[in-house]
Amino acid sequence: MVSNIVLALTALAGFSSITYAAIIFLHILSIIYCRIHCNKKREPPPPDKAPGISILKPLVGIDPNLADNLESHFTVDYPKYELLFCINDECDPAISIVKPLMSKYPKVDCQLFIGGHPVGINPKINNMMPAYLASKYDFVMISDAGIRISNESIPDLVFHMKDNVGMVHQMPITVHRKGFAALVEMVYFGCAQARVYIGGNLLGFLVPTGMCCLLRKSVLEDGGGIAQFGKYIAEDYFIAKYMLSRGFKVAIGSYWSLQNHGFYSISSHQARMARWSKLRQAMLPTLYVFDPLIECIALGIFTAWGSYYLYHVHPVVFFLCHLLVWFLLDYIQILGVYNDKLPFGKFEFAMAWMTREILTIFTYLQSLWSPDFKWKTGTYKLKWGGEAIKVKQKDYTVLNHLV
Ligand SMILES: CCCCCCCC/C=C\CCCCCCCC(=O)N[C@@H](CO[C@@H]1OC[C@@H](O)[C@H](O)[C@H]1O)[C@H](O)/C=C/CCCCCCCCCCCCC
Ligand SMILES: O=c1ccn([C@@H]2O[C@H](COP(=O)(O)OP(=O)(O)O)[C@@H](O)[C@H]2O)c(=O)[nH]1
Repeated sequence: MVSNIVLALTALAGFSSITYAAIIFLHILSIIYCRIHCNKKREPPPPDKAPGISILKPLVGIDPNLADNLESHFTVDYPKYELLFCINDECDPAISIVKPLMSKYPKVDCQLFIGGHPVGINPKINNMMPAYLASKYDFVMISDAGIRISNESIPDLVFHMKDNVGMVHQMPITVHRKGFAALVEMVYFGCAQARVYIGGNLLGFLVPTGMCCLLRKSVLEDGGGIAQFGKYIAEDYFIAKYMLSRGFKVAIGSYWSLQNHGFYSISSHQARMARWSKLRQAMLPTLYVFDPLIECIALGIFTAWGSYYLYHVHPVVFFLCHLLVWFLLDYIQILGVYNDKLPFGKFEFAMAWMTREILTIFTYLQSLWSPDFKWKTGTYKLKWGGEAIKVKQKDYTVLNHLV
């Protein structure tokens, strides 16, 4: 009995060392790869060679940056595209932002689809359905409401869409906005997310996001179009899996997509992270273990114990050295992501970094706490494997109160 416990503890301590080595490797790999391959600006192809792009823009409600974010899609430097706005409900205030922009830019090939088409639980898919069906090009791009498109984005997506590729996705980061909450978001996307996103994709893991991605419609159509993903909330992950199952590759772009939400706070960031964590755990249950272990504090405590158990290293000394190394690696990582142009100083970074690391503990607990989660006007629950059930739906008129 005692020897079994000793054996189990030794195995657990060994597991902590292996996990630690793997994650530090991932960290260093993503830093190097980011420096070598990312932030590469590509010119748009000449008009006669540019493939047409149908940009789907699913919208719900408005925020103070929505008009700017949408306008960037009207002025983006790409020779051949159509802009398809999608709004689920006729009383959504986003209509009052889209229509004036359509009048301001009459030369842009643009349509507004109101009403959606319910093909499943995922409200983003339902919202995009009419526009997806009407899209005229084989390259369909999804650009979420919070994305401010840059001139580099579409040429980068097109560059990576080789003949054997079915989906190209860009890692999302956030643009510089005022306030501490914005800094915390910037630190999350530029450090913790970048580590797994860049490193994971490089090692061949499927880590996509549907916030800004380019899809090959002809391949989607073979399996029933985007409607087939309506039963999941994490449609991005299942689209990527589908592309692989059809023999097409999923590629990561070498430029970023820029999130520029107008409403942001620590608590909304926290709720979003917990929602994503729930999605990941339902799709890939091993992430119940690895979601916390990929983070600095949980991994540090676990490995401090493991190295004390196996090698008698003082756990406090180990933990403090670990904090310092992780902090420095994260700083180098975010410098690479933002091309050495950080809009904040080292002290601000340290404060935001520490806050974000502490928040991860609460994010994880929050993701375990309740099986339901809210997303815009709906409340959902997930089944094992990632299929979703809708628990509650608020009336769309609530969106008017967000104005
Ligand atoms: C021994 C080492 C093991 C390492 C294990 C790594 C564990 C990974 C832990 C965390 C992963 C963080 C991933 C960051 C990016 C994902 C962000 C995310 O969760 N997005 C989900 C939600 O997106 C929105 O959902 C609604 C949708 O409508 C919107 O359009 C979306 O933007 C998204 O659905 C999930 C995507 C896939 C996540 C897969 C994670 C797999 C991680 C495996 C990484 C393995 C690295 C291996 C290193 C050795
Ligand atoms: O009920 C919904 C919820 C979301 N969306 C759209 O889905 C995209 C992603 O939504 P959000 O930014 O809330 O997702 P997150 O990135 O936080 O997961 C955005 O374009 C939303 O407008 C939608 O069309 N209907």
